[in-house]
Amino acid sequence: MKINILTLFPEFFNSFKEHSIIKRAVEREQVEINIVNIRDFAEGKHKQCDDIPFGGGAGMVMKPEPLLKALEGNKGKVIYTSPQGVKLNQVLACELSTEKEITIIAGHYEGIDERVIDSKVDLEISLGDFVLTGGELPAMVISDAIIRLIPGVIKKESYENDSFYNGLLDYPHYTRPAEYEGLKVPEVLMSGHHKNIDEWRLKQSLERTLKRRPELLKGREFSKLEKKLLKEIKEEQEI
Ligand SMILES: NC(=O)c1ccc(NCc2ccccc2N2CCOCC2)nc1
Repeated sequence: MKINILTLFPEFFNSFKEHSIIKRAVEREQVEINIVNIRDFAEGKHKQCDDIPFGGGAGMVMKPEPLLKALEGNKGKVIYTSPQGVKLNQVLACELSTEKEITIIAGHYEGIDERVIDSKVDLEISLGDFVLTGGELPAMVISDAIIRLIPGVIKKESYENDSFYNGLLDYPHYTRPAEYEGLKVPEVLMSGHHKNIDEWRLKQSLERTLKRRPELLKGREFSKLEKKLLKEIKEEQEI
């Protein structure tokens, strides 16, 4: 997969490509990350990329010409990160991880000229209902969520139990020491009894999801085992 990120602050992405799973995916050529400086496509001596808004009001708007020039040629699926977008979630990240090429426009100032969105943007994505100084962090988060799902980037087993992968929140994790300042690790995890361990983990995921994010369970199909565990959870809560 090729991911192009259009930004006014290319250096912002240096460390993103230099760490852990993303770095390894780039080295393995599972993904090519191409950071594009929008200013390279601006005309004139000052290479102006923003200008005052028609209609007045505070702030500046990113000019259409540099962006449209940077978007010339097939750039795959064009994404714009903004508070007006559809919420990012694991299903959307999964869908996007099958694209051959993705171009993400990281907006700045009050946003970009609407004509760029109308003519070139395929999908506007928001991280959630909050305001950030620029679209760079959302571009990084969206890229990270997608890259880790590209087949081969991480072992299948490790994301199969990811939060949201099975539509549930993750179960609790423990590691050595077995006891720390009087705090113990649940016995079942030391039993070596993998069927019991898997069942305990699934029950923990169901319990946490029911307690913290009950809306995630709405409309979800439950296996026979999940139904049994949910019944146990509800009975335990009644006592
Ligand atoms: N929720 C999100 O995904 C998210 C994304 C971007 C973002 N900011 C960059 C931005 C991009 C586009 C339009 C406006 C803006 N903003 C500029 C600063 O002023 C507010 C609006 N903020 C939050």
